[in-house]
Amino acid sequence: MSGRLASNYPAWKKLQQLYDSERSNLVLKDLFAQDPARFSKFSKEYVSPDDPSVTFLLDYSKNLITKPVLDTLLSLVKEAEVESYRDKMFSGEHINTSEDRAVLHVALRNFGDFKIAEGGVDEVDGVLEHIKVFSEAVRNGDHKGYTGKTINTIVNIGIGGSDLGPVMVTEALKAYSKRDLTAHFVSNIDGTHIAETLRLCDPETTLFIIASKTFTTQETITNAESARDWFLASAKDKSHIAKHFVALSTNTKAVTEFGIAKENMFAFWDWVGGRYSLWSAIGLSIALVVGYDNFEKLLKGAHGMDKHFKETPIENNLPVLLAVIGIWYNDFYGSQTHCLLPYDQYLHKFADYFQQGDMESNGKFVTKGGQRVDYQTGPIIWGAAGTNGQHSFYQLVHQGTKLIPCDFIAPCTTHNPIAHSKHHRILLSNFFAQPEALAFGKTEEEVRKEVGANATEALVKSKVFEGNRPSNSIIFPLLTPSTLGALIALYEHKIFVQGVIWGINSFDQMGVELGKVLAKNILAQLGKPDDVKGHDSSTTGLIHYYQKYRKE
Ligand SMILES: O=P(O)(O)OC[C@H]1O[C@H](O)[C@H](O)[C@@H](O)[C@@H]1O
Repeated sequence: MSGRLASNYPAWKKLQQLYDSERSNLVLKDLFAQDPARFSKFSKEYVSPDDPSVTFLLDYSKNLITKPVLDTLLSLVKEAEVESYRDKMFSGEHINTSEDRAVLHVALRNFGDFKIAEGGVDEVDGVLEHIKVFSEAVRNGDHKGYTGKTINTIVNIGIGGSDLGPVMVTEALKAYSKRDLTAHFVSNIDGTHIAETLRLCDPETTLFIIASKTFTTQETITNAESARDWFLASAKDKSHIAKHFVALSTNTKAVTEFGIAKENMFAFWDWVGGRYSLWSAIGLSIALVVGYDNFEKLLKGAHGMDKHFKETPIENNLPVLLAVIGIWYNDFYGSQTHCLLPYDQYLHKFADYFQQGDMESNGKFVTKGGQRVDYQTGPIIWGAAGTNGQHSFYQLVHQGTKLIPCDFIAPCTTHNPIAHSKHHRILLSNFFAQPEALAFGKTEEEVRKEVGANATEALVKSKVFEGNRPSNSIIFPLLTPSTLGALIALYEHKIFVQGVIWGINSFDQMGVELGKVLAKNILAQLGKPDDVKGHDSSTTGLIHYYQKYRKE
């Protein structure tokens, strides 16, 4: 976020030299054989500074690194002044320069530790109290619907960060959820999404949570209006809206204009980025589903990671280590993607969540100073919950032509120890086996022994695993709210460190604007073919085809 070109740092040039000269020696099989202590040197246990029960092990030994490589990557961190930019973030400096905003998701989970002088920070506790009181009233049945019935369904209407965070966390913490409260999440403007959801709802017992930082997002406002129409078709009287609609937003004016009373609005501030907002009022659906105490544990777990990130020297700093290892592949090995592979069904939305978290933050081609970068910035993030991916895309990860760094993530203990944890042991055997297979592969010689002398050469070659495919492994005792908080914050800060090194602004999202503007223009032209003006022939042709075949 320095705004300088990363490629001008001396360490960057040294990394290029190291890559050119050492690449052929960076062979995991050899590196492990040469150094029996490799695992202990390249793994670290995280223990929350606030709570020793919040812990995980990060094993980064199966990466194509040596100490000189890692030391040089850490020099890059120093040269890019990551520590100074980190401190600027924590103190509330306006590091989101294009929007002149502070970046303070850490203030949402601070519990008084960091002193931050920015307007709104002193209101965080009040909003948390509002979340607590309201979520408890809904959960214990005190908050009733307009006919006096208890609320048993919530529908969060939001998109992007106002959807993905609550979806990911409520899924991840399902083991802690109130089972008689059903949560739905509507995001897509496609009417199918709200229509299919409303089919599952009863207006007398449903609470709508309209989650939008700006309260101007077309998808969310359109879905919210349709939900309000659907509700009023039964409730008739607009005064009933107060019991069934709440808003999570920074925009009081638009919220009240929509018809939601000020006291039913949960506020937050412009220094909360959309993709960093689950810790704010946007987390109301999380508090409703898992209870306020668990929501607070999530925040505290993240706060522990914030302290670790802020106070730990870079060589032991886990977000920094993940960040620089990622840069090694992204910028020197030419990896285009990074794969997140949680071996925990509860984390099945983790990769979706960090698609926005990472790609909207670091998918930028100009530095903060406006220069075009001459290197790669943010990777494409993708992934799926194990073991499903093994039966679909792992083929390419193991034997394809691309280098795909992977993060494997798993809990030691499951919340669902069915069949005496047989499922979990099988799951974890795969969690251990896949990184091993990726790293060490299977040689031609080993294949020959297996297939016998009669096998064709082609068959032998097709069964070879080259290996040397890197991964991190993260393993923790149990997926608890606080451990989840720490894990999310780990990746958030990784993204921050990478953004600073690349010199980009990780906290704006100008790249989502152009399409919105064009869609608005096109929406006004959809009526008849003669209205379709000012486009290229392809866009015009597509719209004309639609106009020919559409039915109202
Ligand atoms: O919360 P809202 O203001 O409705 O914004 C929802 C989403 O809108 C845009 O697409 C932004 O790029 C996202 O970062 C944001 O999360």
